[in-house]
Amino acid sequence: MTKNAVLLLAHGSPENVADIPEYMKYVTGGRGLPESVVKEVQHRYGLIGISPLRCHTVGQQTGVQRETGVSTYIGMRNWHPFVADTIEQMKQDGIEHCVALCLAPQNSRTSVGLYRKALMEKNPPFTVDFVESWHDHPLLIQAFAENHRAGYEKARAEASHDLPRIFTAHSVPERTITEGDPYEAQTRETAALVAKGLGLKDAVWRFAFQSQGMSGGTWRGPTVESTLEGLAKEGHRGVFFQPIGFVCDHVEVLYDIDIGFRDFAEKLGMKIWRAESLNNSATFAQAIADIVRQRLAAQAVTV
Ligand SMILES: C=CC1=C(C)c2cc3[nH]c(cc4nc(cc5[nH]c(cc1n2)c(C)c5CCC(=O)O)C(CCC(=O)O)=C4C)c(C)c3C=C
Ligand SMILES: [Fe+2]
Ligand SMILES: [Fe+2]
Repeated sequence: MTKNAVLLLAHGSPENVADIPEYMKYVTGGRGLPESVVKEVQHRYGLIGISPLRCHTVGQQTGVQRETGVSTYIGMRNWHPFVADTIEQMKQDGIEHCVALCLAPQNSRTSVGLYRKALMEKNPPFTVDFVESWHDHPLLIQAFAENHRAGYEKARAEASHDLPRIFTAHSVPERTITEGDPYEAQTRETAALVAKGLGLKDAVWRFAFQSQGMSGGTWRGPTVESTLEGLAKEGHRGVFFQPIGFVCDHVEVLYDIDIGFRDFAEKLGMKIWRAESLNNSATFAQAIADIVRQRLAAQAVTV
């Protein structure tokens, strides 16, 4: 019988501020970034404390292994455990085939494309069934909707009135989209499916790109900032956020939304709330498990 595994590929993040300069070299493929950008990222990590990305990713690995009964590994592009080290471990464990899935449901060449490259350029000594995207999987949509509903109910009670909602995804350079990347269509589709699952009318929600890069160039909008300004002009005094491109908490949730957008909104006279990230959601682990089972069943038929 083939020795199968699941390989969860993820961004990766250091836990400590001191490791940020080295981490940024991995993020930019060795190019590095201006000192001012590195300092700003260090400042943001300092404000959130320890980044929980690795901890949540390990929790998700445990959830997928529990749901599938298949050995599950994690490999990061930009920090430990690096993809190369994980491949070595899988080799030692005698893995013959793996389903590789990125912890980024929507496909962009700036995320999934780079994770795939990090894996394939190491010539793994096992066959790889690579999942390109899973942005519309019903259980992923359900997991987002569950967290949205729970968070919105609390926010609605606190605000004592209905709130408009903003679904967000990480921005990418403008040319990534104009050159044909599927990312924008897929992020918008995830948002629309979650809104549909919640029974929301189109008028009560928006989609915006967050976390435009700090090193210049034109990045895809609409920005969250312009969307907040538009809502403030319409007379809204509160907003409910849900990031649908990230599957756990990290600096771009805990700083960009919880601190950056909170402060920006405050200046417009608005208060913000946010849905909890998927983190250890059981429905989320079941979504990945469902994809893994389908892929392994198809593999068994074709072998
Ligand atoms: C789909 C696109 C991207 C996702 C999803 C994404 C997630 C993600 N990013 C960080 C941390 C950083 N990313 C940085 C730069 C950067 N990010 C993307 C795209 C996505 N990131 C691009 C295209 C770039 C530019 C890279 C380059 O070569 O210049 C940085 C550097 C600072 C900055 O420019 O903002 C950091 C830090 C995390 C933690 C994360 C989710 C897990
Ligand atoms: Fe990024
Ligand atoms: Fe970013």
